[in-house]
Amino acid sequence: MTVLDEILDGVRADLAERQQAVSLDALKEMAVHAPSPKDGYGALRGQGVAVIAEVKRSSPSKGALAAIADPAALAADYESGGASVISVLTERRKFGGDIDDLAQVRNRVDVPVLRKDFIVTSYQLWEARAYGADLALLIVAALEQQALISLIERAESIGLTPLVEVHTEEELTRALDAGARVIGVNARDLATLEVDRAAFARIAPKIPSNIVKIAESGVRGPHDLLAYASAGADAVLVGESLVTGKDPRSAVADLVAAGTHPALRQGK
Ligand SMILES: O=P(O)(O)OC[C@@H](O)[C@@H](O)c1c[nH]c2ccccc12
Repeated sequence: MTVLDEILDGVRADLAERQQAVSLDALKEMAVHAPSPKDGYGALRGQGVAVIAEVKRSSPSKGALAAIADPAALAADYESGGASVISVLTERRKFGGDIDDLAQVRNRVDVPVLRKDFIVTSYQLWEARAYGADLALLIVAALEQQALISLIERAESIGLTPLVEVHTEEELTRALDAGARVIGVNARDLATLEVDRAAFARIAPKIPSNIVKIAESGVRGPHDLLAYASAGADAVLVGESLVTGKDPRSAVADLVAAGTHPALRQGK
C-alpha cells in the first residue's frame, strides 16, 4: 500500500463521519449563504510568477512542521506579503488540517482561497463551497478518469476553479483530456513522498499555453522560484519553507519580489 492509498483510506473514513453529521442538502444550503467565489484563474494569470502560500501544520514526510494556532492570522501575513492565493490544507490525519480552518481564512483575507485536500466525491466540493473556498485541488493520481471528469465539471458548475494536480506525463494527458484549465505539477510523488524538482521542467513544455501552470512543492526560497519561472511557471505553491521560517510575511514578500522582478526570465 502506498502513502497515497493510506491517506485516501483515512480521508474516506473521516468523510463518512462528516456525511453522517451534515447532510448534502445542509451543505448546499450553507453554500447558498457563503460568499460568491472569486476568480481563481485570473488571480494566477497576471504578470510574473504568482505565489500561492499554504497553511500547513504537518506533512507525512516530515511530521509536525508548525503549531499554527491561528490559521487566519498566518493567512493575513501571507496576504500582506503579497500572496495571490492562500492554500489551506484541510486533511486532518496526516496534515493536521481542519475544514474550519478554511472558513476562518476566508473570513480574514480578500485573495482567493484554495481547499487543499484529497477530494474523491462531490460532497467535498460542496464542503469547499460552503466553507468559502474559491479553488479546489483535484489530484489525478487519486482518481479514476471518469471521477476526475465529473469532479472537474461539478467544481466548475458550483463556481469553484479546479486545480488539477499531476506528477507524470501520463497524468498530464489525463488532466488535459478531462478538461483541466489550471494544472499543478507536484514535485513530490505522493506514492513515495520523494521530491524531484526537475519534474516541472520535464512536464511543463507539454502543457498548452492557455493553461495556467503551477509548480508545487520544494520551494525553499527565491532561487527555486526563479528556476521554476525559467521553466515556464505562472505560479508556485509553497508550504513548508513558509511555516517553518521566522517571518512568513517577509518570506512571501521575498518570493513575490523575485517573481515580479523586471529582469525575470520567464519561459512561458
Ligand atoms: O511544503 P512544500 O514542499 O512547499 O509543498 C507545498 C505543497 O505543494 C504540498 O503541500 C502539496 C502539493 N500537493 C499536495 C497534495 C496533497 C497534500 C499536500 C500537497
